[in-house]
Amino acid sequence: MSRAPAREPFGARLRAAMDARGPLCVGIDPHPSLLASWGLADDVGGLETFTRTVVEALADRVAVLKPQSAFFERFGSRGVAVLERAVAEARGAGALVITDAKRGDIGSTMAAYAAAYLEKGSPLFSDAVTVSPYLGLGALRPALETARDNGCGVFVLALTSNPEGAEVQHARGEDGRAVAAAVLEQLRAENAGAEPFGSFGAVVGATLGDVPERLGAPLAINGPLLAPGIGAQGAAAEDLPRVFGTAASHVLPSVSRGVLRHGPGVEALRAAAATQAEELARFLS
Ligand SMILES: O=c1ccn([C@@H]2O[C@H](COP(=O)(O)O)[C@@H](O)[C@H]2O)c(=O)[nH]1
Repeated sequence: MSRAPAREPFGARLRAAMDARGPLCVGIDPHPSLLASWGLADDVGGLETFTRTVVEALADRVAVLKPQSAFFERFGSRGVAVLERAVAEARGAGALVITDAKRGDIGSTMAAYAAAYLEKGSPLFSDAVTVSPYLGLGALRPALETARDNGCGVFVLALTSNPEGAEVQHARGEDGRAVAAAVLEQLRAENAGAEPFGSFGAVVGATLGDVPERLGAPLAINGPLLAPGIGAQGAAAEDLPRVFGTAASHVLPSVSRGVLRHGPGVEALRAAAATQAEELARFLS
């Protein structure tokens, strides 16, 4: 017997947040170089101050915050505790939180990752998590099911923003389809019939130019397309129409260093995020 989701699905909550606050996800990536430029020590105290400042500045105004787990994990359990507080505080202030952890494993272990990020009551409970499909799409099933049961979302790596991703993601299987096209097709099936769109998204880099079109990997999956790569990785708002075409209205652009470098002032962070959101919305409408 399938269980009813406990609350509104993630896809519906994300659509409402993007409509109300604009299509912008700001990444919380406390790089050592950013801690230094903010005048903070490269230790747990610096991490905590950096993270609190970003949450205070932006959680009540941007649609989504996306903490990058790696930068918290690097400080061990005390860093993860900072991440736990940030996720809870950002959600409490009204932002949706996608924890960027890129987890992926055999199904039975995937179930434990799903419990960590997508099960209510877990210390890292987030609105959505990023996952890697390279142990097979079927191995992600526990994450999709836990997400559905808890009104959460999952973002699957499809066409990543870094140039190295191509050797795996553009490879063709026996049926001639690119690996990325197979990932997108599976997500399309998971999101079929969902309104306003589904809770299962793809990660598609804003840096890709016409790659999706050339690969024959249609981006219309009736779900959100998380698009990192704007700013520090070289993509700009005006590149989005070329990459996403008619799927533009489903794009959630993600910017980390491009906003964070304006800190440590709260007002400067807010101004940078507002400018980005305005610019991105212009190219996505
Ligand atoms: O394809 C991908 C998937 C994830 N990321 C992550 O997004 C941010 C990008 O940071 P910027 O400072 O805006 O470049 C980072 O956490 C990556 O791990 C990505 O860049 N590309």
